[in-house]
Amino acid sequence: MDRLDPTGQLWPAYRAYILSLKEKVATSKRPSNDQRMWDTLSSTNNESLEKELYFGFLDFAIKPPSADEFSKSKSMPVDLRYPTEWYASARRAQRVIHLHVGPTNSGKTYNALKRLQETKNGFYAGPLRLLAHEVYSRFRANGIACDLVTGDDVRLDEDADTKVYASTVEMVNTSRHHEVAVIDEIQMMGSEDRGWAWTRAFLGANANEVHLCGEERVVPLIRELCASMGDALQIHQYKRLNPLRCMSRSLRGNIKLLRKGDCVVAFSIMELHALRRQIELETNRSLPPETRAQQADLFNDPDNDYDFLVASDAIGMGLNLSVKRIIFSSTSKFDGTKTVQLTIPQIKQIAGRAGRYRSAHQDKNKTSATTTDAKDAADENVGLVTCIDETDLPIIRDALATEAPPMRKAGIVPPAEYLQEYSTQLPPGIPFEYLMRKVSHAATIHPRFFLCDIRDKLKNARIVDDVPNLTIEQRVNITAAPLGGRDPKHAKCLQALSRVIAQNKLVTVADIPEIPLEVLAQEPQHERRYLEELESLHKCLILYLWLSYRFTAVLRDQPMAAHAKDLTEQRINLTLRAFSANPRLRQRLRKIKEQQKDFVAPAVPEKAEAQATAEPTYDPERQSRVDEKDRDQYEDNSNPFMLDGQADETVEEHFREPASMEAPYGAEPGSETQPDSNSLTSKTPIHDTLPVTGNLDMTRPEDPMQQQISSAINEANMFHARSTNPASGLPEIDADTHDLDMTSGTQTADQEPAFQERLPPDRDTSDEVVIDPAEAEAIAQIEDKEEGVDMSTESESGTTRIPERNEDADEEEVEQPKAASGSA
Ligand SMILES: Nc1ncnc2c1ncn2[C@@H]1O[C@H](COP(=O)(O)OP(=O)(O)OP(=O)(O)O)[C@@H](O)[C@H]1O
Repeated sequence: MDRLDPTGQLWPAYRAYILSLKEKVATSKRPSNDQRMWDTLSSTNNESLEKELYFGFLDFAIKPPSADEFSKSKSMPVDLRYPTEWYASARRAQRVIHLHVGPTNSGKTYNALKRLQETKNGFYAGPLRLLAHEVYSRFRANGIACDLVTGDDVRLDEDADTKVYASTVEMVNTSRHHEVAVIDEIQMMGSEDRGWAWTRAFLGANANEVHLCGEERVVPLIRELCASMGDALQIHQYKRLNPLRCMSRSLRGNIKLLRKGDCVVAFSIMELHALRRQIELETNRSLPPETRAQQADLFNDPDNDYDFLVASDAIGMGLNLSVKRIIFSSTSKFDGTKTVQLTIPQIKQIAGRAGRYRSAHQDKNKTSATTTDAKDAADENVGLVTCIDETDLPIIRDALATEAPPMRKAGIVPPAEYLQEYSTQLPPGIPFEYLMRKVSHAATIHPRFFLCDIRDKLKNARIVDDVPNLTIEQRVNITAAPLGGRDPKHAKCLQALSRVIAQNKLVTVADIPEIPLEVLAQEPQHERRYLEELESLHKCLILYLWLSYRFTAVLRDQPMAAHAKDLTEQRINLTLRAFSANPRLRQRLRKIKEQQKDFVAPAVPEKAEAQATAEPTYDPERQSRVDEKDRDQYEDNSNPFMLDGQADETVEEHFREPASMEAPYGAEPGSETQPDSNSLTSKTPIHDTLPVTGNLDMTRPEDPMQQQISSAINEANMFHARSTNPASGLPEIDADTHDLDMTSGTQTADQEPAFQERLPPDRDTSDEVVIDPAEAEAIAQIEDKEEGVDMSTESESGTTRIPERNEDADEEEVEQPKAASGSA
């Protein structure tokens, strides 16, 4: 502060300015920084008031006041108008863009992947880990060497010449040249949070052929972007392979009307599990604790023992399932701040999972089917769509019959270089959060693009702002780490891991006391507190794994972390089963939903599209006003800023090829990143799909890794206990901060190449299920009243009983001409 105010004169001037703000705003004729500051301060809670005043002072001091200076933007310009120019290699390539468009289940991805399979050189990029995994497994089953690259899981094929990888879209390597690139669900370029990843993959894919698969509404935007990049464009239009129909009736709340092959889609964790349990109770089914990838695969097996699938809405992102009928549990969902109506594209994408032409299981197991055979089968495979409650049916019917408006804008984030450059113009020691906010406010953007939401990044930036000695580049990566939620334990874990990174010291998972591994040593309990502890541990382990792929020199304990994550997922599933064994919970949730119906925000296309019609050009002033009015002062604003994480130039390290000109950080090929694949068993998100079957096996066979973890925990506990004794010779921990001093007895990582720090941010928020506070509150109340859950209601029966076919829910009830076939 002294550095900013060496003469001590700015503070009094700033104080006077703040005190006069109210008056200034009242007399001001046009919106100005005065107004912005006033709005910010008026709505800031005490907690963040100090920070707002501090940031306000930074603005004031960095550019000292002159006449009417507050009415002008004080930001240095950040020119983001030409994202197509950020990817030099792609611009040099002679690209042909193949745009595969059509409704769901029309074979778009199938045909694009066929090209990739032919060339054996390129990548598939999809929205979900599960999809990347599906392609990875399918290719390997077909004898094609393939790597898997997702944010917290990298598996490299033994064949060092592997030229194919399946990844989540955030992990696309734009510096390496390929024959074929396949980018799935391209309409997600319009996603408020993750749109930047699709835009980057599309603009930056360094390939001769780029295959984009998605909805028809992207055509005008892609056409325009291709023209601006000089790429040739070929559009391939598809029709649904089998019909999709909306039924004329819902289940009218009667879960007993479910039939084999049904998939019920829920929109929150508790609803997911309450529904599952209700189905188990009312139809005599129960669930084995399998991983979701196995579950989806098993469900797709025609000879499976599963009858129903209860899934989160993540299945809408292109998951291939053998589902005869999709049943919406609701047509609204909690978006993190409020309950909103599902959009038309969302409803269509979810509904489109019904009546899949051919599932991933069949592909993986190479069940032969000619196109003619398959067409015959398709006639019997009409997809049906309905919902649990009658009130949702008209909404679904209308959505299926409506064309979504064309997409107008693609999401972007400023590349890290912009942050670096901007930071050089500010005095040293300026908080990173302030830097991010300044860059976003200063950005100018082309009308065909919008800045993605950076609330989570700002939150991370704030958490690690006090961690000393982190470079801007390290902060960029850390701010992109998946944290989620507001649990202070996760914030502490992120701080601890960031300190380790800043100190460049090698540590194991058990060395970080903020990763609460101890919970795995406890006997499983069916209590809310225990569940929360498990979920907390799970998030910490995901965080560790995610960071471990970017800071390999320091965080090298991937096998242990992955296995602990696996165990945690099993415990969570067991505990959630107990939680959902409560029919009253579902009833209560339903009531809440009914009450909320009155307050549901109207269905709008993605925010970007709304912006497209409302606001053709970017207005930093307006944007910042919107941002600052939002809740928690910047905590959850739509302040658009996030770094590309040098991503396009730096993913080289995943792969074995030497660094190219465009990957100047070229380190050793990615051997460091290769985890022990045997130990990485569960790579999929927790709450994707939950098949219901007749067997329940809650025990776990003896597990050597579990023993290792227990001994690691014991060791860690011992380590903590002994660390207070300097004479022990073990590394010391600061009693207050838990800072590790690893100088004694541990290997420093100085010699390790830090190349992994340059992996791109990958935050697959798609599979995160947000808990509505109203639901959480209801659940807490019910639990309080009932004090625990009776596990005796669990079905131990090993048999399944298929419910009798019910006339009410029969197929003949299909709504005929009104419901679109999904090919709309
Ligand atoms: N010609 C074909 N022969 C055999 N199987 C096919 C064929 N076309 C598509 N399929 C299978 O049909 C299913 C749906 O195809 P695909 O995933 O390509 O559809 P899509 O249009 O990309 O759907 P979505 O938009 O929902 O992702 C997949 O299981 C795929 O393997």
